[in-house]
Amino acid sequence: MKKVIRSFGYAFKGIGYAFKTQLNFRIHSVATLIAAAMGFWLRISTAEWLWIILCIAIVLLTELLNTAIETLTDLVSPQYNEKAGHVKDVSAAAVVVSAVFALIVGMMIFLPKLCLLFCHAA
Ligand SMILES: Nc1ncnc2c1ncn2[C@@H]1O[C@H](COP(=O)(O)OP(=O)(O)OP(=O)(O)O)[C@@H](O)[C@H]1O
Repeated sequence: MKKVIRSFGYAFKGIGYAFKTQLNFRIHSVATLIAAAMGFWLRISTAEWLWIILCIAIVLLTELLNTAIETLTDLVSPQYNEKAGHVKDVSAAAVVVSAVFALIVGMMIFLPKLCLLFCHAA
């Protein structure tokens, strides 16, 4: 049991490291809070919550993996190396793909509800 608790500690240390060192991770954390707040505010359905939670998980996961890959690349190739550059570029591309996916899903869920709300108010 102690080992499991220690593993969680390491995982939280990793999240802390990503949060401290990566501006993008902080931006995506704020976006997560905004999406969750909008979900409660606009009373989205259970199915919609599942999509939003999936998006949050995918974006934060890719951001964490990107941080790990970047850190490892800096460790094994501190000098300029074309392949190291490709590794970082591909890893960054994975984050962009997940963020675009999340943006599209977020727009499909929130935009019609926001439109309905503000069209009614106007
Ligand atoms: N060792 C290297 N060799 C070749 N190209 C590199 C190397 N390190 C970085 N690059 C290039 O510079 C780009 C930016 O690298 P950098 O490590 O600054 O990534 P970043 O996404 O800006 O990281 P951070 O979020 O930590 O600022 C990479 O995507 C890659 O194209």
